[in-house]
Amino acid sequence: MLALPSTRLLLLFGESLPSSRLPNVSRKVWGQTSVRFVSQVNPDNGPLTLSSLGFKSGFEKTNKIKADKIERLDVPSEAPKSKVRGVGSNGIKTVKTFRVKKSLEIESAPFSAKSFSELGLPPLLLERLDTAGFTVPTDVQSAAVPTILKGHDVVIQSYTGSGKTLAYLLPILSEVGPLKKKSANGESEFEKKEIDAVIVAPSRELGMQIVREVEKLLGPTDKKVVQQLVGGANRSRQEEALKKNKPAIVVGTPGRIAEISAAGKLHTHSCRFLVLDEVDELLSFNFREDMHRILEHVGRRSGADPRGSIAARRTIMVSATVPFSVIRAARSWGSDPLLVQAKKVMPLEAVSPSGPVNILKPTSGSDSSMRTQAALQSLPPALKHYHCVAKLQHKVDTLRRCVHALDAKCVIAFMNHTKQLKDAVFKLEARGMVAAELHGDLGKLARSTTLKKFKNGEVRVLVTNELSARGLDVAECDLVVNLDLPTDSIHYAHRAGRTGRLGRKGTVVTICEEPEVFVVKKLQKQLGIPIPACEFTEGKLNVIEED
Ligand SMILES: Nc1ncnc2c1ncn2[C@@H]1O[C@H](COP(=O)(O)OP(=O)(O)OP(=O)(O)O)[C@@H](O)[C@H]1O
Repeated sequence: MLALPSTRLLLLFGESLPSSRLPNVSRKVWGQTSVRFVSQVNPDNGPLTLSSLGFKSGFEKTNKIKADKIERLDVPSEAPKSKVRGVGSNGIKTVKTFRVKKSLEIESAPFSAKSFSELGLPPLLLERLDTAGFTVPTDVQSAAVPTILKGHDVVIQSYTGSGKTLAYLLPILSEVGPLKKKSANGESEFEKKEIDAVIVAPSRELGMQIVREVEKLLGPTDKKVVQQLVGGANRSRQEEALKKNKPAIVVGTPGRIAEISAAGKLHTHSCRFLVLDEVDELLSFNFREDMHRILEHVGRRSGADPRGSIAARRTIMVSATVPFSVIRAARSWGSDPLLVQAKKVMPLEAVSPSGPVNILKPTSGSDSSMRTQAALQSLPPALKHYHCVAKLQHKVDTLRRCVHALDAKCVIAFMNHTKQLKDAVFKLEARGMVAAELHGDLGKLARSTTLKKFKNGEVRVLVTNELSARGLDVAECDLVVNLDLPTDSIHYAHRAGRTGRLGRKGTVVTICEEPEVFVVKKLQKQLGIPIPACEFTEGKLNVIEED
């Protein structure tokens, strides 16, 4: 944990306060800056445990059965294929041997497929991918699509901007809606009936972005197969649309999905896919109550008592940052859940708390190569990171010089407080730089207008707060600036990931005061990346050599 501006709030809103006393916490996702921030202070100690969600851990019970089923899996290169180090609940290191019995055929996953046709997708979906301009799958898509199509529960972890959304959408669209595979008798007719897939995202903007990605593939005639259920929008209109259009896929924020479900207007008992996008955020305290309802009411959990003929749902959890708390949760929610990364699929049981996905692990671990690997897995490899020391009153001017020095065209600047954020926009505009603010205090229309202007290049600098840090996909963004420090390495990774998307170049500059430099050093250590000091002189970025 680095800077702890929200620690006091954390104590005030701690576990002892019933979440019913925080009515807006999960309902107004976008508008609850301070409260959302609180839970993010310590996500790894994750307030959301299995028991807090009312589930017993099925892991120990089923461990033997699972181990029996696992055959040849692509375990990380650090570990031999048959032996994987794990840490038992008593903290003692153990060596597990996975028995070879039933093939999961994971080794046949085309990890770097050259085209989508190698992934076992239906012809109509392949056509739509082509029309939408998607020709070559990314590594994480190559690994995830066949794995999910084989029926596995998965945790997808791969760096920001690597295409995780399509990695889970494609297998869903292969089995749900009008683009799905033909059945054994050759029929592919899509009959509107039940909701087959529920996709949950922590913010309205991210939810809408996912809806647009689905719509792109469905095409204009089948647009209504997907329905948004995000907070802030008119609820009764959403309920009417559910009744009228009978969508097969719904995408929404936890509060709104839980609300409509509790009102009996969302029937998800036979749902086949549950996706938790930005799962580490969704498992935070703010969303606890709503996530509890969703996890209980969407489909039938693998391993739960069978409800008649309803098949178990596939649970898909996704994030660039997967702390061990997520691995723990996923192990008991899923049946034989697998961790899917670019070029790697492994059983979750093989992941230890000090394993490569645990970006939150403090720097006490001795294995620096492991840390480096963790950072590389959540941060796009092409990103360049710098920090620049400036006095508080000169920060905005330093930002302006930074933008000019790098000739950045599309910049996202992160700040922690709305008032200072507005001041920064004012100062930038006064200096002739087109800037706009984006935060939860703005109305829905103002937010979407600003975002549109930023995406189409009318706004050069978008000054925003933590709520834009996750998921926001603006391909052209070439510079991210931290005008205020992020709370921890997870927040740094998600903020940084707004640039350098899908292999593009990107720069991240953290502007801090002298006494804050130690925080940057700590981030550098935790993430295993160099964040050298720099200054902006004569219209150039100059790296300062350190002893
Ligand atoms: N195979 C592909 N070919 C071309 N573009 C792609 C492909 N897959 C995804 N994209 C595009 O890449 C961009 C980033 O994808 P996406 O938002 O899914 O990344 P992500 O890994 O979920 O990022 P984050 O962790 O920040 O949410 C999107 O604009 C998406 O449309």
